[in-house]
Amino acid sequence: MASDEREEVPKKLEEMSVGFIGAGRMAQALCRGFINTGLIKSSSVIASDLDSNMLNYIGELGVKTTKNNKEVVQNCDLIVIAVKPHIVTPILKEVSHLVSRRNLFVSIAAGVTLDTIENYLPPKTRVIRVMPNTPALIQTGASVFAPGKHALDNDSDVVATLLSSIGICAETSEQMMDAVTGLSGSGPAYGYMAIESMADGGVKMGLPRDLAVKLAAQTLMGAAKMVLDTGKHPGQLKDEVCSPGGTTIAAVHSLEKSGFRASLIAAVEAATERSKELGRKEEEGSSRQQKRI
Ligand SMILES: NC(=O)C1=CN([C@@H]2O[C@H](COP(=O)(O)OP(=O)(O)OC[C@H]3O[C@@H](n4cnc5c(N)ncnc54)[C@H](O)[C@@H]3O)[C@@H](O)[C@H]2O)C=CC1
Ligand SMILES: O=C(O)[C@@H]1CCC=N1
Repeated sequence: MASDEREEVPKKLEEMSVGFIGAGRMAQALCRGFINTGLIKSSSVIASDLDSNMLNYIGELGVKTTKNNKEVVQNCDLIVIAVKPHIVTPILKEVSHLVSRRNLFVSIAAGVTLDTIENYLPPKTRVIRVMPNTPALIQTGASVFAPGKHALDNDSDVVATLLSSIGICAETSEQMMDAVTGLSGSGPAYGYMAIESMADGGVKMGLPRDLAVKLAAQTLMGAAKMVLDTGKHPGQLKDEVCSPGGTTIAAVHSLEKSGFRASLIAAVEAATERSKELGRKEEEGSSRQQKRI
């Protein structure tokens, strides 16, 4: 342990101070989500970033802001690493000597493995890898987490409580995390593209743009809620919309001819492969680091 072994590991979420290193889009979504649910008080949060604009945005939530990442580690129990994947290891190198048993690290970086993170931190550091998504901002997130070797059961409970407050949350083994990234981490973008394209279709057929966007968004939200609330297979729900000889089956045929399903499967595959690639890059750096130690 780099510093005080005697320091107590905090047990209750409400007693914990929470830090964000990197105060960009995903940190803002999580931070706003956590504060809105009341699980975290803004006065218990510190966020660091190099960019003053980002600090101003997150500061609007009433959290303390700083340009000094070390301040976050020194003052927070739970630290969310929310920088781009290639910045994760430089940050860990920068703060590692300040890490104590008090700190729980939660990384949301795509691809970056628990091994890589643990290698840059003092032995036995508690780490949890999380893949959230931006709808966390409106408490409709989908998050998955995988605990590291030294994470305590209590750490998983704390993270599960936080993530469940901003949407659905599941624990999984780390090997699933790249596929999770390809599906739900990146997935909101596919949904936005679908909404935009359906709205374009409506506009092409004569609808005003604002009505077309609203109808497309509400329709996808309704379809998503039907899947979650009824528990029915999506194929069955699709069949229930298709009247024999009707409009929907004509559209379904058109979608199949243009490879709609294959496109989405390939999209999830491409994002998963990219997540793996990002992880490998950081892992190579981490093995070089280990050889030097
Ligand atoms: N945007 C998304 O939908 C999701 C993003 N993620 C992950 O979250 C992480 C952050 O992504 P975004 O929020 O989208 O990126 P972002 O670019 O909006 O935020 C990253 C922030 O880190 C700051 N930063 C850069 N170098 C820094 C340093 N040395 N010290 C402190 N701050 C520094 C940047 O100024 C920026 O504000 C990434 O690793 C990404 O893989 C995970 C799930 C979803
Ligand atoms: O595009 C990215 O790399 C990040 C990870 C998941 C969503 N956004």
